[in-house]
Amino acid sequence: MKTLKVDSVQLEFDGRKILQSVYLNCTQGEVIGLLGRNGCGKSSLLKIIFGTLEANYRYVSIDDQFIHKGYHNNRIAYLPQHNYLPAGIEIEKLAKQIVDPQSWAEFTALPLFQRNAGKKIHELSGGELRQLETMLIIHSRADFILLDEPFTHISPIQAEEFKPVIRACAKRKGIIVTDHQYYNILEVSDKVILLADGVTKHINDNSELITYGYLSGK
Ligand SMILES: Nc1ncnc2c1ncn2[C@@H]1O[C@H](COP(=O)(O)OP(=O)(O)OP(=O)(O)O)[C@@H](O)[C@H]1O
Repeated sequence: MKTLKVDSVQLEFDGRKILQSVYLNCTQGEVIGLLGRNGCGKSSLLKIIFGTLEANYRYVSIDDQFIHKGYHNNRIAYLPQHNYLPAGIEIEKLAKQIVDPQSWAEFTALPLFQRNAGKKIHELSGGELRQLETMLIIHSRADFILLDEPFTHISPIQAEEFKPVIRACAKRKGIIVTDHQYYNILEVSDKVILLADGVTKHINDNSELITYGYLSGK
């Protein structure tokens, strides 16, 4: 089992400190839930791990080997917060490019794929597109998966169907997931990390989410 380590991340925008002491570990087989208020730096952190945002300082490694760009060699895959798939392409064609051949049977068995295989991306609803984007990333070749707001735009019933897929995927991959639907994050995650004031706080008891001012407690 490989371990992704993220240590000592520092990020500033225009002299404003966003991240200053960020530390987390994710081993294949684990789902790490990342929570935090709007603008605290969750998306920035995922981009830094993936390699598309330069930090002022960061140490990212897999099995203690320093990783400069997580996206090289399919080591890390990333679901961005906003839609990323090209509109005019047929879903089955796109899936063949992204999905790991070993996960093809599992992916094509998904009702979401079976209903839409012959359609083009722009023919999907916002929620269907979000689910497809997430499923493609989850079934990609990468050992580690970063998901930025996969539950946003997903109806409650579909979120329920979706959580077991994330859990099943975590049997062979490490997953870091963030979303404002914190109850889904609490349910799907093995460990929860709160990002507040630029620092990661490892949450052992959900009441700490109130103590640290993430939940109101009312
Ligand atoms: N390219 C940029 N230039 C300047 N400031 C930026 C840039 N990108 C993000 N920021 C700022 O950095 C902070 C962190 O942004 P980020 O998108 O990482 O937060 P977030 O926790 O993902 O927020 P949300 O939950 O609202 O999506 C915010 O205050 C944002 O305004």
